[in-house]
Amino acid sequence: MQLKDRDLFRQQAYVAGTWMDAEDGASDTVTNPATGEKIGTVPRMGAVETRRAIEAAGFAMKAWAAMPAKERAVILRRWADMMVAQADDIGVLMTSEQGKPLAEAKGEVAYAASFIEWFAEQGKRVDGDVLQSPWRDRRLVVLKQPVGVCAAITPWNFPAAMITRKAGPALAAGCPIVVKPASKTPYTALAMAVLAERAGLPKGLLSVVTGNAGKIGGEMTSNPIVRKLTFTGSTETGKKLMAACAGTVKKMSMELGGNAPFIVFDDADLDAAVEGAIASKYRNTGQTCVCANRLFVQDGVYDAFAARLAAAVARLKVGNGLDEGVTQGPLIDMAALEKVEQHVADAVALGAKVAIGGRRHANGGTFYEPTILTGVTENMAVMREETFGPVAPLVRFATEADAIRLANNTEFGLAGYFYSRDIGRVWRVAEAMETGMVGINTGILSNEIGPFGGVKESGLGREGSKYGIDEYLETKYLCIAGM
Ligand SMILES: NC(=O)C1=CN([C@@H]2O[C@H](COP(=O)(O)OP(=O)(O)OC[C@H]3O[C@@H](n4cnc5c(N)ncnc54)[C@H](OP(=O)(O)O)[C@@H]3O)[C@@H](O)[C@H]2O)C=CC1
Ligand SMILES: O=C(O)CCCC(=O)O
Repeated sequence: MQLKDRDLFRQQAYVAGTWMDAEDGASDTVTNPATGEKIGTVPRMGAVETRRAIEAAGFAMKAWAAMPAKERAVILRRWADMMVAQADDIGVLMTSEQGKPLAEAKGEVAYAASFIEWFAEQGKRVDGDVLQSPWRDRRLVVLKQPVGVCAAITPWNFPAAMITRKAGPALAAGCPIVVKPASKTPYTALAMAVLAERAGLPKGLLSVVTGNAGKIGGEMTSNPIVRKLTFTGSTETGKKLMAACAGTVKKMSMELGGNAPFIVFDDADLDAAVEGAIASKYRNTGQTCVCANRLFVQDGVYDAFAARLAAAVARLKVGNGLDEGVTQGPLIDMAALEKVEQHVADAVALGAKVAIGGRRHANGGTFYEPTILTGVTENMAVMREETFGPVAPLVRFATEADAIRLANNTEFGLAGYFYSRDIGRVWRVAEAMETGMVGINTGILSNEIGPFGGVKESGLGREGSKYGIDEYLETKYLCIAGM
């Protein structure tokens, strides 16, 4: 890896303000999904190291929570600025371990920094309240206080932004945070910890514990010092974590799987819809929880949309994300590749047609050709499960009511998208969609200002935005008598 600042590449974890190996010296290997080559190792830590991080966080919290938000913001802002300044190197680290094209990786670093910058400011606006009292001699006051020590478990598809979207509001609200990054992408997380340290974040407020998910997660969910667990990942793992947190009744935020509908109505601007579908479906090689998973296209424009989408997909360039011009990196691992293959095989066996792609890419490894399936019907696995790969299944529909029924026919409810130029339809469909977020005439909706999160089995709580900091605050009511 060509880094200008080699110090950003750390093969030790950052626990309680110290860079360290696992107690027992165990380590895990991290590989580059584009080449299969070993990048390095990280400590395989477990409950003992996690407990150390949690206890240090509990100790560090006192002074941090007492510090004026304005002073916390200075440190956080410095951290965000350092991320932006080091976007080239963090981008290279991220592409090497995650596979996404370098331009996307650098874009994610800026996106990640934006959450720190935003919440540094939002922290200054955490205000309490004085309520109208029903009694002459008492005053009713509301305080907003930091929830306490937070723990975060994050996925490999956004190795930087899913950490800062949690660490930003936690730290701004006055809480320390212990992070377990995904085992496949620890180096981005550790590089950000290097920058947090350089920015002057006091020891113990941020730990990055690498290693055994079950053991680290087990300690995070059972340790009573942890008052809040925040998770992004699969619905299956999220449910297990929710059950595990019940024992100590922790506050929780869950950002789980999606099955995003993407609807193109007859009255859509087709060029815009194709552009949006490419952005939404093929971003990060289809590996985002808000990626369009099911594309519903109305009868009148189905054939034209399919043809234009296929022409745009043919222009995508698959390869190593570090190579110039590449827009589609590899899938994260063999299991992900096999899941995509199974979804395509199942659809074809049930009558779908491959319009383009539909097989492993000639590069080998975990590369898969950007794919479009036509003639897709509701009984296929691509309709029910999150494919998490570069496959666009196109379903034909007749009426607006059909589109809404099809879109909502899932237990998930994260993002949904639709294209229409009829203002009445825009309101009707937006209100009818059972999702936490709706992109209207756009395939991209993520930023630090909009509230990100889902309904149904896609999760609990909102990240980013002016609402996101509430997830890290408790409301305390004071009833003051003797006036
Ligand atoms: N909502 C989203 O953004 C994401 C959705 N997914 C979906 O999930 C599928 C599987 O991906 P996968 O990476 O396995 O997702 P997981 O939900 O298993 O992984 C996400 C994070 O949870 C950790 N984890 C896994 N099991 C446990 C556990 N028992 N206790 C504590 N932490 C745990 C992982 O650790 P470790 O890396 O060490 O295993 C990782 O840090 C994908 O194909 C996709 O459909 C995946 C990632 C993100
Ligand atoms: O896929 C995810 O894990 C959510 C991040 C995507 C985004 O912020 O747009």
